[in-house]
Amino acid sequence: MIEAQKVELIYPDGTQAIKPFDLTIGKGELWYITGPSGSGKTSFLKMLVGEVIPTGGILSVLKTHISETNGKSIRRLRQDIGPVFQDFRVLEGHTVFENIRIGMRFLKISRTEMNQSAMEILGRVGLEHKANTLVDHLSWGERQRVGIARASVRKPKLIVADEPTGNLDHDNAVKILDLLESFVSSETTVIITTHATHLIEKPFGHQLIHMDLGNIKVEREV
Ligand SMILES: Nc1ncnc2c1ncn2[C@@H]1O[C@H](COP(=O)(O)OP(=O)(O)OP(=O)(O)O)[C@@H](O)[C@H]1O
Repeated sequence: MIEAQKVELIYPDGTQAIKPFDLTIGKGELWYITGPSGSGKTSFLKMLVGEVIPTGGILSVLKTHISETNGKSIRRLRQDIGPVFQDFRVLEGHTVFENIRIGMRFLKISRTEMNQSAMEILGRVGLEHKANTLVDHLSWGERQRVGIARASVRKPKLIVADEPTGNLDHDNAVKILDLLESFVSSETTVIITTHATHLIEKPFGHQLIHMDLGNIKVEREV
């Protein structure tokens, strides 16, 4: 699902955010990416969704080549990716339900099916009872759940979550990671970045990348 050969990223100001790396990530896998601030975690995820383009090497995500000349295919690729942001990017002034519906705007399904899927996903993230609440009135952890529901409602092949546990206490952070992990399936790969290595000291079930100053090192392959 993701193939990288000698991929690197140098920003226009000369900062080498990612040093050349090779990597293969398969279907239905769970990957964690850890590393200190500034080590390149966000830049790595941005490359996967084509928000920044590698300046060297070959990167293919869901068979789409991430390159400057491939804008149209990259826009199509994003319909198969569910991004979860640290700051949730919920739409203030709209209800929880409306925020989920926004994640479905590209789907070619009927209104009834959309409403059903939206309610289903809200049940899965434990927010069914808040469907008609304005997101402005939600707690931090609840907002993150809305972000996860919106990212996963269209059953993406890839979910990428950038520091989804930022600003959450330990118990809520663990719950959010468990929830994200629950979306791993034979069809869906989940990639999560986090500073919080103590939250992922589980011995099995996931692969781990450690980043340091742009170096990508696979620490564990299951
Ligand atoms: N648009 C940009 N232009 C130039 N340099 C950038 C840009 N975005 C990020 N960088 C630099 O690239 C490096 C990697 O940044 P990145 O945000 O990917 O790290 P990170 O590991 O996600 O950090 P954090 O955990 O603090 O979010 C840093 O040195 C950063 O200053």
